[in-house]
Amino acid sequence: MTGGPTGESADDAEDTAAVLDELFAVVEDRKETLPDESYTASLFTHEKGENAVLEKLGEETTELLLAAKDDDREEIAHESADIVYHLLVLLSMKEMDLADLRAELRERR
Ligand SMILES: N=c1c2ncn([C@@H]3O[C@H](COP(=O)(O)OP(=O)(O)OP(=O)(O)O)[C@@H](O)[C@H]3O)c2ncn1[C@@H]1O[C@H](COP(=O)(O)O)[C@@H](O)[C@H]1O
Repeated sequence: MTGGPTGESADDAEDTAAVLDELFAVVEDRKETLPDESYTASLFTHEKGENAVLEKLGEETTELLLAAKDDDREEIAHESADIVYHLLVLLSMKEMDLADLRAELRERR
């Protein structure tokens, strides 16, 4: 375990990557199998599902800014997670995936 520039260990970084990969795989699975009770599936099937995702991203970004202003770390984590989830749904809606995000981030290093 080596400490990275963010103070995260290599194990933590791998764990974060695994969590994102797993969540994206779940999103892709819901898109394909469309289970009735799935919130994710409802975003793919509803006529205005994409609008709903975009609205959520807007709302959650505002909530994140307010949480940051209030130094509310729990709320910052909660809103960040909501944003990441809806961002992954949006990538999937656009037939994109985490490789696109990785490529863009790597180019900036
Ligand atoms: N990560 C999420 C996730 N984040 C948010 N949401 C849903 O998004 C909807 C709207 O989120 P909101 O932030 O508005 O809801 P909220 O947290 O009550 O509102 P605020 O506190 O932010 O104001 C809610 O119904 C949440 O349940 C999510 N729904 C699903 N997932 C993941 O997707 C998986 C599959 O879920 P289903 O598609 O429902 O099977 C789950 O196991 C989770 O891992």
